[in-house]
Amino acid sequence: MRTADLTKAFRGLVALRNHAISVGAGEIVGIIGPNGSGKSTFFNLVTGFSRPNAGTIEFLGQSIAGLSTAAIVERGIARTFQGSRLFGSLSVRDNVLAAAQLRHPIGPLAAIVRGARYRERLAAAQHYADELLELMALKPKARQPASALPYGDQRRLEIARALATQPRLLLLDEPAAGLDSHETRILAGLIRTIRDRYGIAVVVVEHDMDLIMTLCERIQVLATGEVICTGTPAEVRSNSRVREAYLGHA
Ligand SMILES: Nc1ncnc2c1ncn2[C@@H]1O[C@H](COP(=O)(O)OP(=O)(O)OP(=O)(O)O)[C@@H](O)[C@H]1O
Repeated sequence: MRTADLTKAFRGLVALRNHAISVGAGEIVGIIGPNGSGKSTFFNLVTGFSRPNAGTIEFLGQSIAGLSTAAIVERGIARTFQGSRLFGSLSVRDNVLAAAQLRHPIGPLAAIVRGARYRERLAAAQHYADELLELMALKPKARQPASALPYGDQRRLEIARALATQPRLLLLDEPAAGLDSHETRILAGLIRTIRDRYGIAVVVVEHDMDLIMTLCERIQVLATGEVICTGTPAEVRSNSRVREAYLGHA
């Protein structure tokens, strides 16, 4: 995924200005920045929740700027949100199966006829859902309603739902918010496993610096809508503009 000159303004307020980043296959990249620096705006632009005023977004060599959210999922980009978007009354497993439908819908006719192709696709979706639940340590809770899960489990279920769409790029919006340090360490391991097993590129927006610094190979820092630094964790740590943005002095 690659952005260039990406700009988004809301009634005169420039939330993101001339943004540029390039994320390669299988890379884990972090995006950090103080509140209101444009991190969610960036995710919203890449995933089709809002349209840029200017600039380009390319994914797998094609422009995706301005496409619908559904078209972007179809191209292979999935995201999680800061707040929960689970179907509380559906079972854990059905939450994952419902998400799988977003990318590979089984048409209404196929569902009525229930031919060999329908059964094959359903079996494959169920197999993959079970694999994801196993990976996220949710298999024993597969039949419980999602609303019955403890908070940490719900956050992992949201990642499983995003993975069910079989993305090539996964965007995680504050995945560690509300988790304790033990749960955060487990989460970091899971994100690495996801990358290693499926070769998915991951972009993480997060306020938890420990997670970002230990997990990400590259980090981009935003402040008031502008990129102030992109580099390795060590480069970001020692960058004077980053210190200024966070601490108010260099
Ligand atoms: N839909 C919107 N309408 C008007 N202003 C918006 C909208 N979305 C974002 N903004 C403004 O754009 C700026 C960047 O917001 P954004 O949510 O991208 O920041 P952020 O870095 O994700 O912040 P946080 O860490 O608090 O989630 C802020 O000033 C915000 O108030």
